[in-house]
Amino acid sequence: MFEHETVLKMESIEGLNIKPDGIYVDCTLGGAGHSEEIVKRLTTGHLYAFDQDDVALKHASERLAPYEDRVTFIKSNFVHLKDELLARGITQVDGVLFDLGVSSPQLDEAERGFSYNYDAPLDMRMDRSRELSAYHVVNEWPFGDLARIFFTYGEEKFSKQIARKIEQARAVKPIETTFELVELIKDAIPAPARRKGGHPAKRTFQAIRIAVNDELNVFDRAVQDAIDMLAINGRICVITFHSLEDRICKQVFKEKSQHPPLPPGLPVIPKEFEPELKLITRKPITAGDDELEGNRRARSAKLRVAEKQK
Ligand SMILES: C[S@@+](CC[C@H](N)C(=O)[O-])C[C@H]1O[C@@H](n2cnc3c(N)ncnc32)[C@H](O)[C@@H]1O
Repeated sequence: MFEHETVLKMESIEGLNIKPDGIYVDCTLGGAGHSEEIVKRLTTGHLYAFDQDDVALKHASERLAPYEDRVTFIKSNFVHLKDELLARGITQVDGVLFDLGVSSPQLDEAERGFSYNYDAPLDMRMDRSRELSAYHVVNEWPFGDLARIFFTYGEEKFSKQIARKIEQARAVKPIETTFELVELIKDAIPAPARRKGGHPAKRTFQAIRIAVNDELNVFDRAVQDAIDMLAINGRICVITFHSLEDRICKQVFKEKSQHPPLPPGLPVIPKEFEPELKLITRKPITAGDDELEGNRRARSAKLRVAEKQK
């Protein structure tokens, strides 16, 4: 069973403001929870759905089989969204959705190595045809790079101590599994700190996953390309799960929704000075109590929506 509890489902569908004849892009198909809501609302419109994970694509295409004439599945990293769409003759779209991160099945499939709760080989690749895995990062990256990613991608206070432990352990023998890594992390964090702020390996695992999948760089590039592809009045909706992703989204939306410096004394803002985007959400939308009760993952979710106006 491929079960992923879709986060902020109706809020993002409302954010996309779907037109039955519009062209939509779901950059993160996953279990197709959002995609299903999009295709249900289309008549002559079409959905282009991206995922880099074969397992997700297989299950999602089964779920969306009743709507197969309205959806095209694309196995690709969303960083290539512009090229993939242009290759299919699509030059403008009416809405783009990003629901970032990993899906619950990815986390729960022990052998994918995403979770510190299951013992598995170190992997964490969303796209298993790629070479770089958690094993390479943990066993081959220099101390300085490890400490840097644990600090910047994991916001881990004990980044250097953890990197040092890893360096010492792998000098003896390679670190093969998630549980071996968890033990090293626990050893590196002083006992009082280990008891605070959730599982001690949470931040380090997040950092390695971001590095393996180059998540922040691809999102930064893709969000700009997605905005470029939007038609006038087209909408972009982004659901993020940690502050680093949200910061990128907020920054790009902010830059593109501010008008350039205006000549002094203008009574109204001329069309050519209008910014590219209008913010639909000034503050991000978060999950309501009902959703939070049923889905722990929703706790950190933030949805931002913007509309192309120029
Ligand atoms: C949180 S899940 C999406 C869940 C989906 N919205 C639903 O309701 O079922 C994120 C999905 O996006 C995929 N993904 C993450 N980053 C990606 C990227 N850069 N390119 C393509 N797919 C990506 C993951 O493989 C995962 O299946």
